[in-house]
Amino acid sequence: MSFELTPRQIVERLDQYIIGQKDAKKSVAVALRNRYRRMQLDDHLRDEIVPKNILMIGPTGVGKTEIARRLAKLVGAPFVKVEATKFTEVGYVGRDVESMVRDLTETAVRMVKEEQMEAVKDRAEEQANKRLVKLIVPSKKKQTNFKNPFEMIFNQQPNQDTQEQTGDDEVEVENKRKRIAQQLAMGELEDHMVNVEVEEQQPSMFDMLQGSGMEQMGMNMQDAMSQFMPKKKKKRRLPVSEARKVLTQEEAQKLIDMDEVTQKAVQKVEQSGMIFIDEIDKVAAKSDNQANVSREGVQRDILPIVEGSTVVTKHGPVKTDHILFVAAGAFHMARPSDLIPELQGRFPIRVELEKLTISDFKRILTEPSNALLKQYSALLETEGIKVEFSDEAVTKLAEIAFEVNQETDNIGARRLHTILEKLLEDLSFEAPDVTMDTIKITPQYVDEKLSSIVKNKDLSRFIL
Ligand SMILES: Nc1ncnc2c1ncn2[C@@H]1O[C@H](COP(=O)(O)OP(=O)(O)OP(=O)(O)O)[C@@H](O)[C@H]1O
Repeated sequence: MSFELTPRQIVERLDQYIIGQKDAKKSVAVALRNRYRRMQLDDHLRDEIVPKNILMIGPTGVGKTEIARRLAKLVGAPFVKVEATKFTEVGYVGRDVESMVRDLTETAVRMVKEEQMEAVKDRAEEQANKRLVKLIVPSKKKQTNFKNPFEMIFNQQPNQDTQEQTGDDEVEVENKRKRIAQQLAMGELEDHMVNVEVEEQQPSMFDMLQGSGMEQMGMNMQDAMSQFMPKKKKKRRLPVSEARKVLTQEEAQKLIDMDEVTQKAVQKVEQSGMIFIDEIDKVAAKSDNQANVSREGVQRDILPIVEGSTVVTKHGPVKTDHILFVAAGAFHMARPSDLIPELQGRFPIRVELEKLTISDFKRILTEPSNALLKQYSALLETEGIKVEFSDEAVTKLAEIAFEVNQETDNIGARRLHTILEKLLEDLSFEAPDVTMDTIKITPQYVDEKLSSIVKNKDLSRFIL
């Protein structure tokens, strides 16, 4: 796996998505490499080495989450983000902090399941096609006397006058099925409608109770209830192309071993899981008043998870000892030294992220593989419109984003999203009716769409 990437290679990969923030990229790259180094050791020493967690310090919207999320994606590690402040809310019960580990496990299960479903996809599709054939040509007992195969496709209702299946009938059905199988394989029946039974997705008790501080209870109840609740099935009439997807999904589900999935997922969480705790600065404060006592309480609750403990999840116990934690905050009011000492000790790697400049904004708009301008251009291209941004126009957009950040709230690169949305609002609306094939976005165009809003502070506070 890409675990073997060297720190330099990791930084290079991150460079494809995140502009600047060299130090932060370096730190996460080293933390990741250390995991790989640890894996090379013998069991005894391996268990002794705990991951060195990272504290990212920097204003909002400068790429803290993005760096961590990309890193996780790079190596296929399960990742979740939580806001530390969530745990100070009214109704908060101590146990809630463990939900971050449960969520991470849930994410890992989904990842492993998707991987395995992908691995059996071809076999599952084969099975699905076999089922489709049977749906189109049911066995004689259920079948009307059709004159031709197409009549059969449209009329699948069981007939009262069914006859007992004889040897001859069997041969006939088999022959029809063979023909249909060939037609299916050649993609000739994609639009024909078939009736399929699909399992209905119902929100579980667990889902309903999530976020209300009762996860643990919900979890136990769901497990208990699921043993008694029959799975609801619903008949749906779908074209073959859609029915195949539903059936393939069902068949893939049958082919994978969920016990193995869970086991692998738990292992993944324990060995490579990453938890991003945002707004950690908001729970850092000296305990001199009531509110601060509650904040310190949150730190005390988080501590055992970061230090290494076992959390009970729906998928079994999960050890948190080697999960990598990245905590982040602006630290405008509090300082990292305002965190409780034990927690400070668990986040020995500190990195400061830089404020973004106009030229960073310009690069963010254009350079990353998923750069915003590329995204918008691609979207409009689906309507047959090619949008070209002149270099001066991009500079202008970056300047406006910077200015609005200064004048109102500084939300970092997120400002670029709101500004672009406003800039292209009319064009997006009119796109289907526009006959031009190329539209040039010039500084004048930018001015025309945005300058009146930028000049009016109250207006920009609402719109940009
Ligand atoms: N340096 C950067 N390079 C490229 N894109 C960036 C950069 N910084 C921010 N962005 C973009 O801005 C958005 C917000 O960034 P991100 O979620 O990383 O913010 P953050 O620093 O974690 O702030 P917060 O703590 O408020 O979550 C993302 O869409 C991200 O892609």
